[in-house]
Amino acid sequence: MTQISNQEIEKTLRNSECLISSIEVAAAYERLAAQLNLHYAGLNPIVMVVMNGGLIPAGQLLTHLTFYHRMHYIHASRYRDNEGTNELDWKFKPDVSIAGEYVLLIDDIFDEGITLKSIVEELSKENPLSIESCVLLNKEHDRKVVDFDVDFVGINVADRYVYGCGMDFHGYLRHLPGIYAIKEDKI
Ligand SMILES: O=P(O)(O)OC[C@H]1O[C@H](OP(=O)(O)OP(=O)(O)O)[C@H](O)[C@@H]1O
Ligand code: HPA
Repeated sequence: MTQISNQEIEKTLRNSECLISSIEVAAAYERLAAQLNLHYAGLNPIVMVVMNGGLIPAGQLLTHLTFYHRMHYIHASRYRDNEGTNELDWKFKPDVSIAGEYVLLIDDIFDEGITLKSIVEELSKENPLSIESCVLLNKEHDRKVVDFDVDFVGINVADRYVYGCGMDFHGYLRHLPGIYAIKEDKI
């Protein structure tokens, strides 16, 4: 992961606009958690964080969950340095058995859907009782994978490269509590 100077990052921020405020994001976490609390009540699932992007949405969501769950993570990456490839790079496969378990994946964004579809296909081979996925953002466009959809969505977002809330700009800015994009006239 290449370092970018603080000045460059500050320039990026000056050229950015907020698409979804931290207040809207916080409300989306609460709505999502309410849906998950109904759906998983009593089911005692494994919550599987999709690293890296899922870290912040999961951290925020988990504090609102009322059902008992165990937490684990999976690390599979499709994009490197913001350039998409169609191959998933498996960095860490879960080392716990998910056979006979309810599994909930948490990620930051459902973009083309390649990442979550591949993860669900791979984990399904281990015969979980169910495997469902939850994202903070769904990007609206018609380039989605076929025969797969995400189960729980916080907010729909425009078809732009976005960052904040777990999503990175060249490895940075995942920590921003709102959702940002470079202004169209600065790209
Ligand atoms: O729906 P898709 O088109 O597959 O894109 C979404 C995936 O891309 C991002 O991960 P990335 O591979 O960039 O790794 P990261 O989580 O480390 O940022 C994001 O966190 C999702 O996992
Ligand atoms: O818009 C995005 N931003 C950050 N990471 C991503 N991974 C897929 N789409 C995006």
